[in-house]
This record gives sequence, structure tokens and C-alpha cells, in this order.
Amino acid sequence: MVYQPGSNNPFAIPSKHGEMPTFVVRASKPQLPPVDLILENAHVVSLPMRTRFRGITVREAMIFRGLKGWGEFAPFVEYDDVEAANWLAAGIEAAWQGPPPAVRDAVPVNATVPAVPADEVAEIVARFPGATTAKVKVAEAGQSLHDDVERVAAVRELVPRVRIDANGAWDVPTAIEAIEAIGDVEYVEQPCATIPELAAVRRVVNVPIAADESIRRADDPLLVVRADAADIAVLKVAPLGGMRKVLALNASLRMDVVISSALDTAVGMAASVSTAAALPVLEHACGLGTGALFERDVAPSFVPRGGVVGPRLVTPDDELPLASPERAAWWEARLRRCHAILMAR
Ligand SMILES: O=C(O)CCC(=O)C1=CC=C[C@@H](O)[C@@H]1C(=O)O
Ligand SMILES: [Mg+2]
Repeated sequence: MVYQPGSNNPFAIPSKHGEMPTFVVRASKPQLPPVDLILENAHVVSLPMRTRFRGITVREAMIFRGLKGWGEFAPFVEYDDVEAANWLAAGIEAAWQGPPPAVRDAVPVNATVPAVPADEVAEIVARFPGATTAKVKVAEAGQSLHDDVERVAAVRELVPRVRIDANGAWDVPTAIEAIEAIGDVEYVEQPCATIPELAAVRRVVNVPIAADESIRRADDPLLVVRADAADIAVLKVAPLGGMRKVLALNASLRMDVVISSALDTAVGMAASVSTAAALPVLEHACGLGTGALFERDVAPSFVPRGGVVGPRLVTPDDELPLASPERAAWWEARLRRCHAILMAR
């Protein structure tokens, strides 16, 4: 299909003065904006973290402007193109469709506590004012169960409700031992890597099990339900392909959900918060305060006040912390490959 200039082009973004661009672009799929149009309005940023999280000290992301606002493309660098293409679909949805209608204007969020030593916990928790739930990372490579027990105990002194996330690092016996040693928690997120292991742990322990990677990285996100492997679904907007995909998944999962960030910049976080704000029912705090872990964001971060964040549109700052030209070229090539995958889907 060939889009002509002006109003016949459904993806054209008017200039600040309202003028329509005068280019002709080719697209073979009417619902996807052409890749050159995405890249024309894109920036690659490099955001320093205040605390190492998930092995990341600098978060890179591509953000781009569409007809309805801004979208983000920031799959973790080790993800392959097929998985990364979901993140592009999410960014395009945000930029060209905008958010779904909200049913609430405040979303409770958890404090997110990386795998830091116990004596650093207070400084981290202070970045999430008013949070009454904390999610604590456990089972970090190179650390011991004793480190986890100490960190969780330090968090419990400050925040009444604690959940833990092992990112699939334990085998079944280790998970059972660790969960018993750590004691009372709201839930354990992804104690083991596989769905059968989650189900095995769930049958033994007296604590709810939440599935994260088993949903967002699975070929079929509903396998967890069929295997009776979890009580709670942790849903991340970018890895699952967008806000409306997550809302549809929520409708078919029939279990409690928690919306959590994928270490989003403020642009991606706007989509994540909008999704949480659009859920018909929200029983648990969401993992959407991670803007507090950034030293610098692309716009004012969604930092909790009184334990909540609210949905809003985000426009990036005029001055952005841009990545190097080499990294920008890497992201552009990655986006082009992911766009080709979406075109073929
Ligand atoms: O849920 C939260 O509190 C914050 C988000 C968070 O923990 C994560 C974001 C991105 C990648 C992940 O390793 C991690 C998670 O596993 O949930
Ligand atoms: Mg997780």
C-alpha cells in the first residue's frame, strides 16, 4: 500500500504548527506505521540507575512520537528479536492508539527493593513514600539464603506487607526451604523457572505463588492456569505486546493480577500505569514505582506519593540523555528487524 501525503495517510504526525508532512511512505500492513516514520521521530536514551537492578546499571531505551503520544521500545538487550517484537507492538500501540479508558485515578504501588545488603534497605524504601507493600528481590547469584532472610527482615521493619521475587532461580527443594526460612509473605513471585516446578512448590508451601516469566516469556500465557501453577499473575505491558493485550489476558486468566513495570522509562511507565488504571478489578499493589530507581528519566518519573501513582500522558523533556551514536545505530537496526517481524505476523 502507498500512503499519499496529508489526510489520506493514517499514520502521519502533524508538525507542531499543525501542518501535515508531504512524504509518501510504503507499508504492507495497514495497522502498522511504516518503520521510517517511527524512526524519524525516535530518540535512543541511556538512563543511569541509582542502584543496580537485574544486573542493569544503565537502562537504554528507544522512545518515539506517534499520532496519539509517545511510545517506548526497550526490550532487555539479551532478548531475541521475536521476543523483542512484542515490545515494539506495545510502543506502537501507545504512540498511535493511546491509552484505554481509566476506571481509577490512583494505582497503589509497591516499593521495589533490589538485592542490596540489609543495611541499604532503608535508603531504598524511602524512595517509595507511603508504600505499604514492598517487593524484595531474593536468590541473587553470588548471595546466600542468609542474605535474603536479613534483607527481608530489614524491609519488614519498615513496610507492613512483603512479597518476594526469585526470578526463577531456585529448584523445588531450595524454593521450599527458602520460603520456610523467609517466613510470612504476601506471595512468592516466580520461585522456580518452569511451570511444573511452580506447580510442585505451590502444592507444598502455604504461601501464594505468582507467575511472571512463566507468563510473559511463555508461548502460551494461559499454560500457567491449565497447570494450576499460580495464584497471581504478574503482567508486564511491553513484554506482553501492549495495554489492550494485557487487559484481554486479564479477562481470560481468571486470577488476581499485578501490573508490573519492565524497568520502563516514564514513557513506557505511562502505558503500564494506564493499564493498571483500566483494570476492572485491582486487589494488589502494582510494581510501577521503579522510576524511583533511575538517577535520570526521560520526563518526571512516576514516583509514588502516598503509596500511589496516577495515569497521565508523558511528553519527554527537551534535553534527553542520549545514547552514543553506536548504541543508537544498534537500537535502530533492532527496531527495523522487529518491525519486519510484526509485518510478517
Ligand atoms: O515489580 C516490581 O516491583 C518492579 C519491576 C520488577 O521487579 C522487574 C522489572 C523488570 C524485570 C524483572 O527482572 C523484574 C521482575 O522480575 O519482576
Ligand atoms: Mg518478576
